[in-house]
Amino acid sequence: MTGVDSGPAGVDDGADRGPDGADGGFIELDGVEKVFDVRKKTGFMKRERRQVRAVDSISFRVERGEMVGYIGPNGAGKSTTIKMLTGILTPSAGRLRVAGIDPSRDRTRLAHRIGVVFGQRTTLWWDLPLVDSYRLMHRMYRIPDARYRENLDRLVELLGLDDLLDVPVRQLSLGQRMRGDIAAALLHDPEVLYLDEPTIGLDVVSKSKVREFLRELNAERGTTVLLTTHDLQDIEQLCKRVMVIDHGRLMYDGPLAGLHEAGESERTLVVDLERELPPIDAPAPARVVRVDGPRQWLAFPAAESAAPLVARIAAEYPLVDLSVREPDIEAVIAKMLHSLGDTPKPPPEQAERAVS
Ligand SMILES: Nc1ncnc2c1ncn2[C@@H]1O[C@H](COP(=O)(O)OP(=O)(O)OP(=O)(O)O)[C@@H](O)[C@H]1O
Repeated sequence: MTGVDSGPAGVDDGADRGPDGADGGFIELDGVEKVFDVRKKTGFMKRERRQVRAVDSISFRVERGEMVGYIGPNGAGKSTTIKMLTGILTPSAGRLRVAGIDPSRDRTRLAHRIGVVFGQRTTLWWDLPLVDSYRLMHRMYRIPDARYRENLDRLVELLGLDDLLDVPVRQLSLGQRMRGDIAAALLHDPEVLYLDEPTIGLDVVSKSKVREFLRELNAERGTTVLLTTHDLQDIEQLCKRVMVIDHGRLMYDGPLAGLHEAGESERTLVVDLERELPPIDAPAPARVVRVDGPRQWLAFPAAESAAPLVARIAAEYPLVDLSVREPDIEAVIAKMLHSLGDTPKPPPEQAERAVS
């Protein structure tokens, strides 16, 4: 692949490359809103019109080369934001720019500069061998031949796709298909990659392959990544910065450690001892929360390292095995929102008027 600075896929798309990343951000949102009009049948011949405020006055900037987690509970407005960033949806209000381009006005021009991966859907042709999807993208994006071959070779190697190129997409496992989708999103050298649940349903090995690849992509090519996920380890291993959205509003923007602190979240150290013993005498704030035979569960602050606790237990107890369990992302967010005094609200909809 070529460097991001040389532009995507050698296509002179005429995009405004001037100000992005300079005084403004590479991705910029100012007071962006998205309101959906929804009609609901409420009786015979009676319909009610409602407004759903999916995104509510969101402002943020992402600089070129950043990897940012964009997380929140179900229905928070994450996918709606991503769809506005790709130009699929038009904001109801506010200003939005990606690489200086207004996505909904210049969707085609933007398409040459962004890549999108939806974990739950594929952009590949289901019945065709994997490589045929790539050939179609080669034409669609008008990628020069030499660059296409160079990019394909590199992605095939990095993502371990060599033996899969001639396999019809429908025969690929979920992890193989995901790697195939990521390659498809990157063939045209996009400067920004939107990832919506890229590790959903993958086994541990596939998850770590995908994460490793994304880390390398970001480090080597400076690709800007906006990542939506329900897996806290995706964020932990990939993103220095995380944004939390809830009911369409931005509730937190900062490092993951800060999110843990705000939510006072805890990790769990699961310890197997040689035999059944009384609860381990752990230094506060760590404490035993469960004992079952020789196995004990200790909760400790997620923002702290497990190392001192492990060292102490290893020195004082007959330790056989141990593992650390990460807090559930929903639990972290729920605690953080609670600590901000954000009590659960009804769905973001308001009855506007009834129509017959
Ligand atoms: N096309 C649409 N028409 C009407 N309402 C919509 C539409 N798309 C999304 N919504 C509503 O907007 C809100 C935000 O949805 P969105 O899909 O952006 O959430 P999300 O954070 O991506 O959720 P999830 O984690 O479940 O994917 C929800 O209340 C949803 O029902």
